[in-house]
Amino acid sequence: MSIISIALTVYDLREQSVKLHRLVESHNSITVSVFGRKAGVQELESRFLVPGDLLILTGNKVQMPCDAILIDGSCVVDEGMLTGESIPVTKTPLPKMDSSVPWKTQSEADYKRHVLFCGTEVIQAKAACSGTVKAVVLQTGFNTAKGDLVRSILYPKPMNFKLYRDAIRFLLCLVGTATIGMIYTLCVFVLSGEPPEEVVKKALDVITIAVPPALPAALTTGIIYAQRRLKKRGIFCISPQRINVCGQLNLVCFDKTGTLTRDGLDLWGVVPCDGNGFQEVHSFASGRALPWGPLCAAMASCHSLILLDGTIQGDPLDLKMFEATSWEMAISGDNFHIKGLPAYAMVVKPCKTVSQVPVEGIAILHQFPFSSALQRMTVIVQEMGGDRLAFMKGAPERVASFCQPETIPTSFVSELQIYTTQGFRVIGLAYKKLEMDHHTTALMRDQVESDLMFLGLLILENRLKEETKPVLEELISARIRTVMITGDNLQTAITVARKSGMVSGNQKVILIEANETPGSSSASVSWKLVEEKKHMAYRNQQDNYINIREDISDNSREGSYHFALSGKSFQVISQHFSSLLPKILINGTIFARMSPGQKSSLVEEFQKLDYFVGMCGDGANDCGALKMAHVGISLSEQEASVASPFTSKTPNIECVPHLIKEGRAALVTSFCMFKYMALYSMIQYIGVLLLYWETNSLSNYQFLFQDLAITTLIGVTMNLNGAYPKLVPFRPAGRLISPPLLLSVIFNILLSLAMHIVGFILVQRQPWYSMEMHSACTMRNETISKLTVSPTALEKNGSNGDFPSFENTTIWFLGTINCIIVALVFSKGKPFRQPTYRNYIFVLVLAIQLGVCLFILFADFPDLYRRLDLLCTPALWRVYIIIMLSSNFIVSLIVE
Ligand SMILES: Nc1ncnc2c1ncn2[C@@H]1O[C@H](COP(=O)(O)OP(=O)(O)OP(=O)(O)O)[C@@H](O)[C@H]1O
Repeated sequence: MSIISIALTVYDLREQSVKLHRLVESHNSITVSVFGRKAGVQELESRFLVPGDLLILTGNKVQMPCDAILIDGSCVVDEGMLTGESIPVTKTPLPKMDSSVPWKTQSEADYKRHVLFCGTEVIQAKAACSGTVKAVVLQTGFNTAKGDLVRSILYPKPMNFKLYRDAIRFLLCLVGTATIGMIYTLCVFVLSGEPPEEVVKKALDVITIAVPPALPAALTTGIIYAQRRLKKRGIFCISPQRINVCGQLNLVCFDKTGTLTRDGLDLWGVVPCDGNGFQEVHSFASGRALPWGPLCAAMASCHSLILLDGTIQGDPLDLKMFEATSWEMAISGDNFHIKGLPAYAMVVKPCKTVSQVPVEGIAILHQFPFSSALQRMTVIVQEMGGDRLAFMKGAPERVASFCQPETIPTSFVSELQIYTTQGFRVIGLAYKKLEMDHHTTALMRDQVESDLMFLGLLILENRLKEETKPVLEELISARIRTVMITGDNLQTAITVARKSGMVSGNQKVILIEANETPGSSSASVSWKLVEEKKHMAYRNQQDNYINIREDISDNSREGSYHFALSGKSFQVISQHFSSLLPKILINGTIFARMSPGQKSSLVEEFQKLDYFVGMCGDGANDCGALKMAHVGISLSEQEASVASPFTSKTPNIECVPHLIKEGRAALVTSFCMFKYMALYSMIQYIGVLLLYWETNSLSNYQFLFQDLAITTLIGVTMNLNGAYPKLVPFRPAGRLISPPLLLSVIFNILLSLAMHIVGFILVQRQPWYSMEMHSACTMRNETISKLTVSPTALEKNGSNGDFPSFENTTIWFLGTINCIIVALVFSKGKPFRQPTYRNYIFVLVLAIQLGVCLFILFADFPDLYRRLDLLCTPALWRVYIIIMLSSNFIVSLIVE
C-alpha cells in the first residue's frame, strides 16, 4: 500500500513538474533576432538573451521570451497570461528624451504600456519610420512577468489561515497524549518485568498510535476533490490551499463592466455639442449615418483597434464605436506619405455607401493608448488631404478637464446625469488641430492633451448579464456582502447596483463626497441621500460623526442604507478621515471611478476590518485587487494567469457561489476528516493502553484490519460528498480549535473510553472468563452459572503467541466497530455538503465494513479467529458487545 501510495504521489508530482517545466521551457527555445554590436542582426535562441540585448521584432506572431522595453515601433500584444484579459493591448515606444531621468519616471503614470512582458504574445509589430521594431531586453528568467507566474505556482502567497496553525497545535496535543501513554507503558511493562527491548518497542508503538501520520494528508484530500469538481465547472485554481478560504468568504467585490454587465456594450447614440450647448441625440437605431464632422472623425479614429487576419479586433467599446460609423479599416501602403516617408499606419476610410465625406481617409499616426488609471486615450491623426488632429476619448469629466472651458456646454453636468441615472455608460470626446510640422512621436502627451475642444458624449447601453441578478440575490440571502468596485461613473454604478439587486428597492443610497480644501491641509466630507438630494456637510475640524439614524429615521432596519463614493473621495477619506473610513466601509457598497491602485487598497481596507474578501473581475484594471483579495477570481479564457489564484472560463459571476459552496464543503470535509483521524487514533490508543494493563496488545493482523480495511477506506471515501447546492446564511467554523469541534472530539473520546472500560471490566466479570479459552463459546448459557473459576485457565496458549484473550477480543470488536460508528456520526452532510446518504460509495463501504465485522463477531470460523488472534465468546457476550456499541452510537449521534 505504501509503495502504491508513494508511486502515485511521485507520479502526480512528476506530472505537475513536467507541466511547469514545459511552461518555463517554452520561452527558452524561441528564435529571436538580436542586434549584435559586431555582427549586425543575428538569429539567437532566446535562452542566450541577457538584459541589455537589442531585440528586433518582425511582423510575425511571437511569444515574448523576456521582459523588454519597446524603443522603436509599436506592438499589439495579447496579455491574457498576465491580466486574464484577452483584448489586444497596444504598446508604444518609450518617448525619446535627452535626460538622465530613469525610464520608469519618464513614462508618467503607466510605464507598462511601453513594456512587452515575457509569456505574452506579440500579435502584431508595426515599424515606425526607421523600418524596424526594436526593444531592449529588461529582464530574463525568473525575474520576468512569466517568472512571477511560475513563482506564484511554486510558492503560493502564504495564507494566514488559522486552520493549518490549529492543526499543528492539535498534533502537539496528540504528542502530549502520546507521551503520557508512553510513561504509563514504561511503568506497566517495567513493573511486570518485561525485557527492556520489549518495553521500548511497546512505548514507541504508543506514539505511532496516538499521532496519526496520515493527519496532514487527510486535511488536504477534501481540497483535492473540491479542486476536481471545480475544474469540471471550468474554474481553475493555481493555489489549492485557497479553496478552504473560499468557504470563509463573507464579502465579495465585483468589477462592473464585463463582470456584472455585458462587455459588448451597444452604442445607443451620440450627443454632439456645438458652441452653444448639446444638440439633439443622434440615435444609431434609426440606421442614419452620423454626418461628417470632427465627432464622426473622432469615432472613426480614436481607438486602439487592430486588423488581424482581416478582422478588426480590440476593446469592445472601441469596436462598437467604430462599427457605428460604418467606416473601414486598412493598413496604409507606400501610397501614403508624410514628409516623404512611407508611414505604415492604420488608416480608416469611409465606406462607399457613406457619402459626403470630404477626406479620403484618416491615418492614425500615433496613439497614447487607454489606461484605466488615466481614464482616457488620445490619438494623433492625419486627415488624408486635410488637417492633422488630436482626438481624445475617455471618462466625460476627465475629458472635460482637458478642454477649453468655453467649449464645454453649461448643461454638461445635467446632461451627463440624465444618461448616467438611467444606467448608461457615457464617454466623452474632444479634439484639437495640430501644427503640421511637428513630428508626431516627438510630441509629449501633455502637449497634445491640452486646450481641447469638447465634441460630445457617446452613450452606450450597459446591460446586466442574465446571471448577475440571481447570483447576487443568492449571495445576499446567504448574508454575504456584495460590493461594486468600478472605474465607471458613480451615478451609472448606482443605477446598475439598483438594477442588479445589490441595492434593493427599499434601501437608500447615501452619496459621500470628500474634497481637499484647495490651499490648505484640511478636507471636508459631505453626504446626501441620492434620491432626495438632501445635502449636509461638515469639515474635519469639527466632530466627524455621521448620524445615519437621523437621516433615515423611518427605516431603522440594519443595512437599509448603502454608501456610494468615488475613488477621489475614498482617497481623501483614507488620508484625512481615517477613523471614519471603517464606518463607511461597513455599509459601503458602491465604489466608482476607482483607479486600479484604489481598487486594491479598498480590498486591503476591507481585510483590515476582518472580512474574508473575494474579488471577481475580468480586466487588467482589476489585477491588483484580484491579487490582494483572499480569493481572486478572474473571468478569463486563460487557465492560469498571474492575475489571480482562480480563473473561471464561464464569463459570468456564477462561479462565485460555486466556489464558496465548494470552499465550505472542503472546509467541512477537512474538519470531518480531522475529527475522524483524531478519534480513530484515540480509540486505538485507549484500546491498546487497556490491553497493556494486562501486558497484552492488539496483534499485527488486528492493527492491519483496523488501519487498512476500516480507516483507509473510510479516509478515501468520506471526502466524496459534493457541495450542498444551496448557500446557507452562515459559514462553517474557520478554526479547528473552536468550542463545538473540540467539545465534539473530547466528548466522543470520553464516550469511547467509557465503553472500552465497561467492556474491559465486564468481560473480566463474566463467569466463563476464567475458562479454557477455546471452550467458552461452546458453553450453553445455563451451564455458565455452574462454572467454577480456575486460575490456571487464564494461561495464554493461543495459536499466534500472546495476543488472544477475552479482553483483546472484546476491545478489538469494540474498537473496530466504534471506528465505523464514528465515521458515520462525523460525516456531516447538510448544510454545507451533500447529505451523507448521497455519498453512495461511502455508505456502501460503511455497510460492507459493518457487515464484515458483524460476520466475524457472530461467525464461528476457527481459522478466521486464529488468523485474527480472536477468541470465541458466548453468544450472549457478543450481544452485549452490540448493545454497548449501539448505545455508544445513539448517544454520540444525539450529541453531534
Ligand atoms: N477604450 C476606452 N477608451 C476611452 N475611455 C475608456 C475606454 N474604456 C473605458 N473608458 C473610460 O475610462 C473609465 C475607466 O475605465 P476602466 O476600464 O477603469 O473601468 P470600467 O471599464 O468603466 O469599469 P470596470 O472597472 O467596472 O471594468 C470608464 O468608465 C470610461 O469612462
